[in-house]
Order: sequence, then C-alpha cells, then structure tokens
Amino acid sequence: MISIKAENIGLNYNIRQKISLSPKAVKLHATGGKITVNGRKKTIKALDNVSFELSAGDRLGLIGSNGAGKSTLLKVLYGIYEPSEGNLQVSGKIDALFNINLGFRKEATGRRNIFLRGLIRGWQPKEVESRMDEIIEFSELGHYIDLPLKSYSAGMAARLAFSIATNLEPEILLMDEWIGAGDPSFQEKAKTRMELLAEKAGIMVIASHNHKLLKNVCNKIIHLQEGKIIQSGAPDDLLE
Ligand SMILES: Nc1ncnc2c1ncn2[C@@H]1O[C@H](COP(=O)(O)OP(=O)(O)OP(=O)(O)O)[C@@H](O)[C@H]1O
Repeated sequence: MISIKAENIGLNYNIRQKISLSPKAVKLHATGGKITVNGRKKTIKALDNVSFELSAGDRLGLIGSNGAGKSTLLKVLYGIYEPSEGNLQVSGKIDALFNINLGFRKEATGRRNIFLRGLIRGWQPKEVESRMDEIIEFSELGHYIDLPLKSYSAGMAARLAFSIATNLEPEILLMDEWIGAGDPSFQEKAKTRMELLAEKAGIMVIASHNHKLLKNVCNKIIHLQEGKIIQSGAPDDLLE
C-alpha cells in the first residue's frame, strides 16, 4: 500500500562553524528555522513537530516563505536526512525531482543518463530500453539526447529529469520547484503528465512558491513557517 505517515517529525541541522549571535539580531523576526546556541552546540531547527498522513492519490503542496523548511521536509521524506525526532513511515517506490545533479552524470549523454537512472530505480536494462524512445520523445530534446548533460541548459536538464522521473512510474514523486525551469509549453505538458500520474493513485509532494500551479495540481496544502505547520487544508481554502 502506498502511504506516508509523519508523526512529530523534527530535523536539526548542526552548525560546525563558529557563529556569534548578537542579542539584537536574535530579537528581530528572521526568515528560516530557529537558531539555538547551547554551549558549543549550534543548531538550526528546520522542522519542528511536523505530522501528516498521505495515501494513494494524494498530491500535497508545501508552501511557506524562504527557509520555512519545505526542501528539508522533502529531503527527509526521500531519506537523505534521518529525522532528529519523531517517526516517519514511507511505503512505496519513491523518486525525487529536486536536484538535477542528484543521480545524474554531467559527462554522460542524456541517453546514458536515462539508462543509468532506470537501473538506479531498479528496472532491468531491457525495460529501460523499451521506455527509452517514449522518454526521449516527451523531453523533446531531439539530437541533444546524444550530447553530454553538461551541454544542456537548465531547462533542458529539467525536461530530461522530469521525463525520466515520470516515465519510470514512481509510486511516490517528490518535487521541488521543478516548474521554474521548463518553458510554458513544457510546463503545460508536464501538468497533464502529473495529473495522469496522480490518477494512477500515486502520491506527489511538491514544494513551490507558485500557488497557481499548486492549486491546479494538489488536493492538500501544508503551510510551513519556521519549520512548523501553521496551516493545513484544501487548496481552495489556503491559496489565493
Ligand atoms: N545544509 C544545511 N545546513 C544548515 N542549515 C540548513 C541547511 N539546509 C537548510 N538549512 C536551514 O534550514 C531551514 C529550512 O531551509 P529549507 O531549505 O528547508 O527552506 P525552504 O522552505 O525550502 O526555503 P526556500 O523557499 O528558500 O527554498 C533554513 O533556516 C535554512 O537556513
């Protein structure tokens, strides 16, 4: 069964550099998680007591100002960071689209990257080959597919990453501001593809400042501030 259950999740980043906080700066309202200094131990509390449950078909949008904890929550869900507190249960094959450099090789061609990415996702070489043409066609990269990734623009790399991630049928797809990179025509195609994915009863979690996009795509919204959930509910109630 595809599901995510987060119970009282907390995530602290430990800061190794020497920092000194002026009393004035501490009093000012600042963006980002709470910074604490306890003797020599300095931490940023990026997530604080975050709880929610998602099941098949849910498309969750994460909103909040810069430093609110959206990317950190995605990284915790993906397993890059262990929560410092709380319990997290993730059931389902998970893929993430939040860092083009993650899991991609700059020196390898687009085609080779599709192949490698497929293997990482647990597909047999034959299965990846059978999906290759569809992935390339969706990306509209044409001859560029046989050039190294380092020669792609940011939007071209995003097209490749999105085409691979959504064609390999993840049960859970995590995305961070991916939409910013593609051009309007690709974004339209991407939206249709995401709706299709959602119909297949997967789970999507998207962190974005683009409320219009989230309203179109999501059925649930969580608003984070300083790592805490300050609001959660339906897109119509929480988004302009
Ligand atoms: N690698 C890191 N080391 C230390 N602190 C970090 C690290 N990454 C993020 N933070 C801190 O964690 C908090 C949450 O950051 P995060 O990147 O999750 O915010 P965000 O909501 O995704 O912001 P944005 O909208 O700007 O992308 C911030 O206070 C940030 O300074």
